[in-house]
Amino acid sequence: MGLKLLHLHLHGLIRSHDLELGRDSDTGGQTLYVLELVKELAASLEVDQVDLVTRLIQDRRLASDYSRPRERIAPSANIIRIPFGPKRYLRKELLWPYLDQLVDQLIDQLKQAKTLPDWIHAHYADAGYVGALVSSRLGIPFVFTGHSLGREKKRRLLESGMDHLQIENTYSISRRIGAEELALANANLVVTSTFQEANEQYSRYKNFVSKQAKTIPPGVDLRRFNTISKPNEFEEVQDLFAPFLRKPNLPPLLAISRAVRRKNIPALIEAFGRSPLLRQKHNLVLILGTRTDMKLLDKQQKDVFQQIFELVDKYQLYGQVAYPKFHRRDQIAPIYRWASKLEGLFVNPALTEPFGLTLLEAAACGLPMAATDDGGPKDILSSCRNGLLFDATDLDVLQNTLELAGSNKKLWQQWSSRGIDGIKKYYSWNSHVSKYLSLMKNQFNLSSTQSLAQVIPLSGIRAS
Ligand SMILES: O=c1ccn([C@@H]2O[C@H](COP(=O)(O)OP(=O)(O)O[C@H]3O[C@H](CO)[C@@H](O)[C@H](O)[C@H]3O)[C@@H](O)[C@H]2O)c(=O)[nH]1
Ligand SMILES: O=P(O)(O)OC[C@H]1O[C@](O)(CO)[C@@H](O)[C@@H]1O
Repeated sequence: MGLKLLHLHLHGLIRSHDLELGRDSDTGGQTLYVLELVKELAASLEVDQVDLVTRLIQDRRLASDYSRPRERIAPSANIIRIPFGPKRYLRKELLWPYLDQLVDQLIDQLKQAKTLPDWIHAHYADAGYVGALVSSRLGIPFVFTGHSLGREKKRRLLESGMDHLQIENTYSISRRIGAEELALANANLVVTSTFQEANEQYSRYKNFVSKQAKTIPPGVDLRRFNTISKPNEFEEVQDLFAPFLRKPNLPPLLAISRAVRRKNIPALIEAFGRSPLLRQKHNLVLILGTRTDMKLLDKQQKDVFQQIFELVDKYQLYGQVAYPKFHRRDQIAPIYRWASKLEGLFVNPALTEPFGLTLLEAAACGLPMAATDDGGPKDILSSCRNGLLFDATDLDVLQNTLELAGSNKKLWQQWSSRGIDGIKKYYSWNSHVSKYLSLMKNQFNLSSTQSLAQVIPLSGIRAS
């Protein structure tokens, strides 16, 4: 009998198709990571069933997909939506008071099921809280992936000048860190995306034990992200930026991210604006989610755009910077290929970047990178050797690195081809899943027939 798996991802907007990545602060890389992992697990012959539990949201501002209690992803994979808290869409920091409602419902549902899952895999602090309680209550092995850790985020935000109270009020950071500690206290296994996370970030948690952690980097969908341009896609991308760019064929400095403080986009604009060399040689292209009306953005997004518009004004970057309101998910790969064709760079100036799926996407499309010397960018650069790293908290370093990266065409070509080869070699979902499954079986001494629940004693440390 094959494995039965349960994944938990509770915040943001997730559905089986057309992810609205970048729409808001909570719908981005983790959403993509979880969906692609579940799809790849479902395709494995070792897996009979993989369900993804998330929050049921009834909100007229959103597509009806998110209010469906059950949505098929693949023949053996479903999204199960369970309501907790108010019906409407809430940003992740507001979910904490309602998570126990999900714990109770999930325990009831699992008790009624014919068989328990072989393990529960929780993604991020909120799911980690729920998964820890459910797994210890039912004696199910528990796997945790933080994706982004509260202690590291807090540390970086304090460094960037925010004070404790601001961080607490904006991000409910203490509840998040408490949930991460609980998850780590109960996890049989922690899956990290980089070694640095395990050695430098998780190690700051009281309940983390390094032998719990295994590093399996995520993959990228090479059917979507590659160097094969579709007919007219270059022109379509040019049309997207035409209203903004006076010289549309200059090599672009491209950034793609959620419009959140941690991504540090204003620093990139500042470095670009104060560099005559960068302004002469490049355009700045910012894909920061989709927006219809600024008033509908969450506070964090509004603050980021406010800073962006002030800097565009301060340096009079009119005609040199593009920040389209809207793009489709299927335009992201053509945008990377457009930037590569113009011999541009992908720039990730984040204060902290646990991994950075955009870096894999850019490299797969032949676009070299200049990225923050943190987390995933360090691991990706060491395997792909496709660009430069910089200290994202130092404007001079950021500016000088971009000037240097854009100055050598031969080096650019080397980086581009190394990135293409490196991604194929090190970052596929298929290799992620085969490592993930063999790791789980070894970790729990699981033979091909036994289920995990039979080999794991009822562990679980009660929620403190
Ligand atoms: O306007 C946008 C903005 C983003 N994206 C996509 O959203 C994803 C962003 O992923 P990532 O670059 O990894 O950043 P985060 O959204 O911050 O993801 C979090 O979760 C990821 C998975 O664990 C980690 O790689 C990150 O480090 C972590 O910050 C990528 O596929 C982007 O192409 C869009 O499609 N449109
Ligand atoms: O630590 P932060 O800044 O909340 O970033 C993590 C966020 O990024 C995402 O991975 C984007 O999908 C969210 O799931 C999560 O809210």
